[in-house]
Amino acid sequence: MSDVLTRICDDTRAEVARRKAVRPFAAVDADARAAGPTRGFAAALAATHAAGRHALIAEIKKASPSKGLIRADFDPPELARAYLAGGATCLSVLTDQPYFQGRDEYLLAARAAVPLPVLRKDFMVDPWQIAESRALGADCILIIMAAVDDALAAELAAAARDYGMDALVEVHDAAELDRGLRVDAPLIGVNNRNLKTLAVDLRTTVELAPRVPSDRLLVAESGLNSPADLARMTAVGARAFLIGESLMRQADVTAATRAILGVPA
Ligand SMILES: O=P(O)(O)OC[C@@H](O)[C@@H](O)c1c[nH]c2ccccc12
Repeated sequence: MSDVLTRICDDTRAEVARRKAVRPFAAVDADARAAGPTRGFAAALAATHAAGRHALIAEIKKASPSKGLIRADFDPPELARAYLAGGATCLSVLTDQPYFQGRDEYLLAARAAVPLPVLRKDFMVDPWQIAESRALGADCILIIMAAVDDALAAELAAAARDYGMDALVEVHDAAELDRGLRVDAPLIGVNNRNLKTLAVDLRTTVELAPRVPSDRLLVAESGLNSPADLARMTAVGARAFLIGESLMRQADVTAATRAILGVPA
């Protein structure tokens, strides 16, 4: 039986093939180039960190393969505004439909509601998707090293740069980190969740953080539930945090965001 990540990527390749058939690269590339300016995703995180505040990438996520439905009352523009009011620096929006109940429209609507830079959180397996992401307005894309080989990772990162987007290079172990550091991208994310087994362990970031050079901005991802978790990640060198579920489960998202960031209400 194949692991979760392999299944998601196989399904994504099939979905991309369907989309390409109706929208060839030249068309999506033209839309990407006609999209407005990017908002500077990595620069915003670096500026928040430099100002001495926790740099949060707040995630808009309705469901996940490990948890099923996370939030029934799901209004992306309202959530985007709640995250902004709570002190988030950037947004992450899931657009994968089969596994995360995401939609491309959620990214469009969330980004239109706030001035924050937005990560398109999806499974990038083809440079065509990078053009599509920019056409949707994305300011940053995700490159999951466990899902791509070195050549594809480099190609995805180059495409992102070409459109003025940043790339978040996601790793889960030392071998992926070594490969990820050879990709020309400003952000390295250590995912505390193993995408093959879905198990979460914050020691993943603790162990890998010392190997991330200071010219990359380290993002601690997944399983962060409390100010103490952020302190633990900061102590080992994380300069930004990607948080979804623990905020999505709260009725008052602004208050929950302020609370985890330690911002007074
Ligand atoms: O909801 P959490 O545990 O706070 O995690 C957010 C984010 O890190 C997680 O959604 C994520 C990290 N990398 C991914 C890759 C694909 C899908 C999802 C993810």
